[in-house]
Amino acid sequence: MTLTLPAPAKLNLFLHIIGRRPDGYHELQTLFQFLEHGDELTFSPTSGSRVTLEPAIDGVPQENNLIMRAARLLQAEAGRELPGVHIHLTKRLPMGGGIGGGSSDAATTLLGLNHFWQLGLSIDRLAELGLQLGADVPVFVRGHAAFAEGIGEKLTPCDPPEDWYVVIKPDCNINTGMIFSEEGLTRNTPPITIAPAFEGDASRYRNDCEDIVCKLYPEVEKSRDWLSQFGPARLTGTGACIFGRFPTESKALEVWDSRPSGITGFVTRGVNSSPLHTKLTELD
Ligand SMILES: C[C@@](CO)(OP(=O)(O)O)[C@H](O)COP(=O)(O)OP(=O)(O)OC[C@H]1O[C@@H](n2ccc(N)nc2=O)[C@H](O)[C@@H]1O
Ligand SMILES: Nc1ncnc2c1ncn2[C@@H]1O[C@H](COP(=O)(O)OP(=O)(O)O)[C@@H](O)[C@H]1O
Repeated sequence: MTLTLPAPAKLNLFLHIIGRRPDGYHELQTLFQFLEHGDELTFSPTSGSRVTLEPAIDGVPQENNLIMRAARLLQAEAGRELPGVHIHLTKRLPMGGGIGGGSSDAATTLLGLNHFWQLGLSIDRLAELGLQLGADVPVFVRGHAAFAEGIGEKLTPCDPPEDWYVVIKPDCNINTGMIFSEEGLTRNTPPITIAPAFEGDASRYRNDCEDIVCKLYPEVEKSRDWLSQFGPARLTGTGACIFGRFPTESKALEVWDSRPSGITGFVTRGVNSSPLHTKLTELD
């Protein structure tokens, strides 16, 4: 049976860098919330035992695509030949935007194929497998907005307000590794504690990558300056996307409609339960 599942985007409502591990990775404290806007994956049975994916993403070799890598991990985990599947990807999320499209595609593949192949793997195991693909994959596997620590694998579920967002994608691609290797990056923000199930306003906290990213990419700074006329505007992840938060859809659309020409992005709602998990629950 054909299975169609969402791969939602995420925002980092704030992102603090509190230190650096001996292996060079940075220790973070960040708040993840999902967005209703996202990619979509369709899994269809095929004869044989191959996994195929279409369309390919320009510049990403098929076997490097996080969707194929997630499928390979599950095949290895099962340790036996599994039925053939064709995966169709509807790509809506801009790449390298800090909104987690690749990580979310990977998580949707892990949960989708676990269901499709009836592997019965637990969410804990799928989150462990996901971490091998990227630091942001576990939160998409677990499916609840969360305060993340470590490199993103220690998760405490949270319930920030489910506001509306204007998300702008400046016309540049930012390499995460390059930002983390910048000399001037703030790496010593004091750790904070937030109450479990935090429901407060995240905009009093900042994104430690934002100043460096705005300095290196004037188009990001320009987007932030324009959006900040209407309220706090912030970078997500290591960029390039900038988001502003609004209490209603109509207010967000009013701001979006007033954008100067040449600005691309979208308006969407923040949600604390992942649309992926909502869809999977409906199938059970
Ligand atoms: C910082 C976040 C916040 O969501 O940024 P975005 O990718 O969303 O922008 C992510 O956790 C990104 O996680 P992940 O997806 O694993 O990053 P990668 O692209 O694999 O990282 C590329 C490189 O950045 C550096 N890196 C990454 C994450 C981290 N916590 N510390 C680091 O120092 C490492 O040098 C790594 O080799
Ligand atoms: N299915 C996929 N979707 C998007 N990017 C992918 C995918 N598979 C591999 N990638 C690679 O991961 C990189 C990061 O993509 P993405 O997760 O969308 O951005 P970010 O981590 O900034 O939110 C891309 O530039 C691309 O090279």
